[in-house]
Amino acid sequence: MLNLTGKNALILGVANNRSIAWGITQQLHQAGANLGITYLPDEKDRYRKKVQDLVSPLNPSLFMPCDVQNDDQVAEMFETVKKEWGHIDILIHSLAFAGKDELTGDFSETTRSGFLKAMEISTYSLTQLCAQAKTCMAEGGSIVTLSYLGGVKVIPNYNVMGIAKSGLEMSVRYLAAELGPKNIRVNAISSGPIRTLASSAVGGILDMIKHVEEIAPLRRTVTQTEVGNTAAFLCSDLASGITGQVIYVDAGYEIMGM
Ligand SMILES: NC(=O)c1ccc[n+]([C@@H]2O[C@H](COP(=O)([O-])OP(=O)(O)OC[C@H]3O[C@@H](n4cnc5c(N)ncnc54)[C@H](O)[C@@H]3O)[C@@H](O)[C@H]2O)c1
Repeated sequence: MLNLTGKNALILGVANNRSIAWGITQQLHQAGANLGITYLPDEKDRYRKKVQDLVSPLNPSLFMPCDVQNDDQVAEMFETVKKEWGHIDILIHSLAFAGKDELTGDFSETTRSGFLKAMEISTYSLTQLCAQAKTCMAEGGSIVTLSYLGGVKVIPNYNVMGIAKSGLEMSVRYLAAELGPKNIRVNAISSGPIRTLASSAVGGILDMIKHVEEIAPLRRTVTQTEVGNTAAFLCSDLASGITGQVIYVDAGYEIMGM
């Protein structure tokens, strides 16, 4: 049985009740994990209260700001985790960003600053977090990130985010190889398209979802809960032999050629 009782799970990426990270949070909670939730702080303070109101019924033992572009904040978050928990068992990286202008039109028009920002937030942040997490996972652990088919195949308008996801999936393999001897597993879930804040920035997302509903073997796209269930599995001892993998949770869309 899937049991995460007593496991400390640090989750980055909850913005609202549509977030994939929220689906994951609920499933980790249901399996008994002790939760640490972060939110993206900003000048207008758009997320803190919203995320706090959403997650408080699950009684997270930690609730912290974390902008992965801010090294001091990342370091402070891990200091808090070490002080309060001693160690981490699970790290969920469910975050990404690219400017709206970069997610429509011609890929060759991607700006240098747009390219670098997307790569920094969406790709480098996993490596950055793993460098800290490995110091808190003396007993081993499981790290899960979120990818998309656009990192492997060309998807209209996904553009720079496809490059970011391609780099993210390769990062998973390098990190898995490095951290495996410490019994730290690193995997990605490649989710089918789901309507969220981040995906609404991708031009034509609704058409993408409609296309998946017509073509995927299950004739639908997936839910946050289904992605959450797979994340809970990957974080559990049931997945103790799995690392360095990209698991598709996409109603089977990835296997189709036509
Ligand atoms: N929604 C989809 O169709 C889909 C499909 C496959 C993969 N994904 C991936 O799932 C992950 C979660 O996205 P989502 O769709 O749930 O959207 P979302 O908007 O709910 O989540 C994105 C999160 O990224 C966070 N974020 C952005 N910049 C950050 C920064 N500098 N520091 C820390 N956090 C930051 C946001 O606060 C937000 O919580 C992303 O990696 C996304 O690419 C989404």
